[in-house]
Amino acid sequence: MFLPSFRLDGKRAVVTGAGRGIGRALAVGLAEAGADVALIARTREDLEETASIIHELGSRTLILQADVTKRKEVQQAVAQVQGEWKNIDILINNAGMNIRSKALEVTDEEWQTIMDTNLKSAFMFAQEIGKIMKEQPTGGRIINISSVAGHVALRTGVVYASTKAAMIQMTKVLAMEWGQYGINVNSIGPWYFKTPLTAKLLADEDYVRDILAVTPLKRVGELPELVGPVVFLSSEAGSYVSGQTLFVDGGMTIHGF
Ligand SMILES: NC(=O)C1=CN([C@@H]2O[C@H](COP(=O)(O)OP(=O)(O)OC[C@H]3O[C@@H](n4cnc5c(N)ncnc54)[C@H](O)[C@@H]3O)[C@@H](O)[C@H]2O)C=CC1
Ligand SMILES: C[C@H](O)[C@@H]1OC(=O)[C@H](O)[C@@H]1O
Repeated sequence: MFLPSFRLDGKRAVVTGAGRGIGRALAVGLAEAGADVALIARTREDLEETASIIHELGSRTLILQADVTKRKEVQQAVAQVQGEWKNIDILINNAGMNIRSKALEVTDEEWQTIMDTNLKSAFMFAQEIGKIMKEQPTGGRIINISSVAGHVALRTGVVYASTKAAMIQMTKVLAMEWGQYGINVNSIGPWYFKTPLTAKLLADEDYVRDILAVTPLKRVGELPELVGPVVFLSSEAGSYVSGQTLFVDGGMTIHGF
């Protein structure tokens, strides 16, 4: 038999930023594939909405209200998941934000907020959950949500781009260090998908025209198109993929002239 399983039945996943946008789509998609999902964000109401969608699918959830930039809150959230579920099989480092300042206008506070939310949080969750996966005979899967901005130069902010490029490199080093424990570490690099983070920009016709001009598939992505690659990397089907970044970008990162 050559077709491996894409199912996640019996798996326990943690998704950061699961209250809306890509995080909610990924959490629901993992549940549709059979996983139970621990949902992390700061706004309980958003998490409860994601959880109610997942409960209709028959999967279990844990709701963990936490600020992912704070080590103590990361540790408390992970301890709660481990206490309830023992195993953690999948970590999706999705939480992120952007302040689209031009380089000369970036303030120290903006730098710190973007770095802490996008990069430090991913590393802290990788550390806290990597410790658990290391002791599991089944290891685990870590998927970092980077961006095309970590690979090509965008006009949407140098600090954000730096965090996304760093995530790609962090993915490689963690994959190398933790492969011996059966932990696969990969990244996903999305181009534009309509979410609260990008809704304003994607409402601007001129901006969308600029996006499509460098996108071979001539459209922005639909959220299920991001869920598929993440379920692949989380499942048996992705068992020999590690240290990689899969750009889900309509071909944008290869657009030349
Ligand atoms: N939407 C897009 O077109 C693209 C998004 N991405 C990345 O995908 C990820 C998700 O983006 P979207 O869903 O579009 O954003 P979003 O703004 O819709 O959702 C971000 C999520 O992160 C959570 N979050 C932010 N700061 C947090 C904190 N300190 N503690 C806990 N939770 C926090 C928010 O509550 C929210 O649930 C981000 O890492 C973003 O950089 C990458 C490329 C394109
Ligand atoms: C594609 C980028 O990750 C995304 O686009 C935006 O406008 C956001 O600020 C991010 O840069």
